[in-house]
Order: sequence, then C-alpha cells, then structure tokens
Amino acid sequence: MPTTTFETPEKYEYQNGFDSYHETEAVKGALPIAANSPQKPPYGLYAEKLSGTSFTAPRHENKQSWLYRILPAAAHEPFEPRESSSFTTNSENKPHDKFQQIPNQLRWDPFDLDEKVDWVNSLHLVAGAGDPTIKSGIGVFIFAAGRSMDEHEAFYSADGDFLIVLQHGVLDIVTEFGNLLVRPNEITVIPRGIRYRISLPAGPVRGYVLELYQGHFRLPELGPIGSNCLANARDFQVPVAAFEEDTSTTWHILAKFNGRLFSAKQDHSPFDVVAWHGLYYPYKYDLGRFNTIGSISYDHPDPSIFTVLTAPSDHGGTAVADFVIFPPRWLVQEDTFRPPWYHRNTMSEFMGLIHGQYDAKMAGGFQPAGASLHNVMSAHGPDAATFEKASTVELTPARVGEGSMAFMFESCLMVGVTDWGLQKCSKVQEDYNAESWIPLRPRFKRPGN
Ligand SMILES: O=C(O)Cc1cc(O)ccc1O
Ligand SMILES: [Fe+2]
Repeated sequence: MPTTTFETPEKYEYQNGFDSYHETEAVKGALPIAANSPQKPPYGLYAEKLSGTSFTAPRHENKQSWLYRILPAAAHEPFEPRESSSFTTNSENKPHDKFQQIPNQLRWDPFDLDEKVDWVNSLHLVAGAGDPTIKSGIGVFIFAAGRSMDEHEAFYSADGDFLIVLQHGVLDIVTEFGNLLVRPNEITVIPRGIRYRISLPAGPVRGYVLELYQGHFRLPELGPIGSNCLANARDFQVPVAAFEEDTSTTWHILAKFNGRLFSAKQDHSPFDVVAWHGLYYPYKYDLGRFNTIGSISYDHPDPSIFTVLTAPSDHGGTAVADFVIFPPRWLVQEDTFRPPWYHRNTMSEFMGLIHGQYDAKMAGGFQPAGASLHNVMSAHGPDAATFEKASTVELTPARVGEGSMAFMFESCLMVGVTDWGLQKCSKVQEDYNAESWIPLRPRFKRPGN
C-alpha cells in the first residue's frame, strides 16, 4: 500500500509526469499557438526562454522552457554582494571553511531548529565535492528556518539544482512556474535559476538539500524490473501556471552565485509568469508513493533498488548523486542476514532520517534530523546490537521501517566536510565507532572446536 496521506489544498494545482513536456496557462489564450516568440505574444506578455541545458544538448537531455510574463527577468538593477554571517554556503570563501576530506565515519545528532532565520539564511553547507564554477560536483546542506522570506523577496541558485528533503514543518513555495506545497515525506526539486519564495505556514522547518552542480536528476533505469516500480513517472507533480500582477512594489532578487549571496532590486514581482511550456520546471514527489521492491528469496540486495532519482556522471551506471530511500517494507528473505551487510563502498554515502528508525542501527544513535557520512571506502554496517539481533532472530516475514523514512545521497565523489559540519554545528558524535562497531567480538570457531 502506498503510505501517502496527502491531499492537495485548493490553492495548489498540479500536472503530473516526470520529464513530460508540460504546457499551462493561468489565463486562457496566454500561450502563443505554434510559435514560441511571435512578434506580439498574447495579451502584451513578454516571451522569455529559460534553458536548463545547452541549446544543443541531445534531444533526450535537452531541457528548456518558454515563459510568457508581464516583464522580463532582465528588468532589474545590478546585483550587489549581500553576504551575512548566517549565509554559509561556500566552502572556499573563508580559509577555515575549506572542505576537509577525512576517512572517519561521521554521525551527527539532530540539527537544531532555528527560529531566527528565513530559508535563504538557513542554508548551511555541511559537505560536498567539486565546484559550481565548473559545473561539477555536489553540495549537501542542512537547513533550519523559523521565518518566512520577506514578502517581496525571491531567491534562486545559479549553482545547481536543489533537491530539498523536508524533515520538519511545511514549505509553501511560490515559484515562477506556479505554487508548490511540500510536507515531510515529500521532496521537491527546484532546478538551477528558477526563482522562488518560501514561506512557512506551519512554523519552523528543517531538512536537507542536495545541490547538484552538474546535469539534472532523472528516474533510474529499470532494467529487468520492467516498465513500472520504484518512483513512477505519473506521481511527480508539477505546478500549473499562477501569477501576480505587481508592477509597483520594490522586490529583492537574491542569487546564490558560486556559494555567495547577491541581491538586486526591481520594481515588479518576479512571479508574473502567466503561461509557460517546456521541459524545465520545478516538481515535487511524495515518498509514500514509492513502489519498494526487494528480495523474495534470499540475500540482501544492493540499495540501488531503492533509488528515487539519479544524477548520472559521464560514466554509465555511476552516479554523481543517487537519491535513495528506505521506506517501510516487508522482509521475507530466508536464511539471510537481513540488515545491510558490512561494507566498504567506492561511493560516498551521506544519510539522513526524516522520521522513525533506520533498520540498520539501534534506536538512539541515528535520529530523525540527524545525519551520517560514510565516505569513500569508510567501513560501516550494522552496529553490534543490530548484528546480534539480526543474526539470531527467527526469520518470519517481518515488516521493517514502519512509520520511518531514511534516505541516502550516494555519490561517486569523495565528499569533504566544512568547518560548520565538523565544528560549528556542534553535533558530531564523538563515540560513533565506540558505540557501533568496536563492541563487535570475534565469533570464529575452527571446525571441531
Ligand atoms: O550503509 C547504509 O546503511 C546504506 C546501505 C543500505 C543497504 O541496504 C545496503 C548498502 C548500504 O550502503
Ligand atoms: Fe552503506
């Protein structure tokens, strides 16, 4: 059974489909017929193109949208630097904020809520690899905000696509493409460049962001699984066009540009897109709709069967980032150690917990709103208590992860941790190894002894 319980309140309307060509108009007749940039677009709107790939990208990767708006995005004053101590999204701007790559397993206690800041200032770079200036790599952020963005502010990132994993609260997101309401157990992707404003209708919010500096997320290949299962394309929801007519208020457009914050003024709302069509747009997905598959015979399969979205590298089958989830499911394998095996992975694994308890660890250590990082070749697996239980338990069909949702950002890149992630957040657990694996005892018995 899908575990989704969400209804869509009236203010929000979506069209369905992943990677579908969508077209939507908030005023009938606002989309030009056939032509993209007629001499006079309907109703005196300006035509504007937003490209998410190079124009010449192969057809199967090409992502562009046409926006029909009251004023073009270009109608603004110059951007000025506007950094503040609460905007910590750059690993390079301060010497002590450089990434540190370390082989230790890391685990963080739940990150604190922060009532004082809005979405933009809530973003803390905790780990990452690569560099947005060469469109290569990823950034992993923790966010915790308690205030809506100012009424006349909009934000975009020129650095990459934001995959937002909400852990607590509700995000009301007004975008150029329409409105999105996101609740815990839902994710949303806001691609590079798209402007949005986040308000918080239900108090403080907290969660995780994976920023993808290169390419875009796709659904994983299904191979022998066939044509359905995992995240089904029709369950991705895309806003329909919605706009406001405001050409008399001062707005601030905030840009994240190479991890730094800039601000520009304009005297009209950026949310003035009356109609749009194309393949480049924000979307959301309810993780409760994921169709989870697994072994019905023996052995623990690779977690790639739980991939919701993948961002491929140039090398087939190797992801710059996979977004993987561990939903409630049945385990039925016979003669099998059912939790994850002990392993060292050439990929790095950053994990978070939205709610509940992750079945590879005993309660307490890995908590909702906390995180862990098992970097390239850092050995890990079930803690000693989980091992003891799973290697002696009677193997009847068992439901795991009830009411729970853990996730992983798995990357082919070695990720570094920022000074905020290692020190300033004060959440690193000093006793992770001591609690988890050091208590493991040899069980080896020579035959005959
Ligand atoms: O380490 C983890 O907890 C994540 C994970 C889960 C799994 O089922 C198999 C491999 C793996 O890395
Ligand atoms: Fe792992």
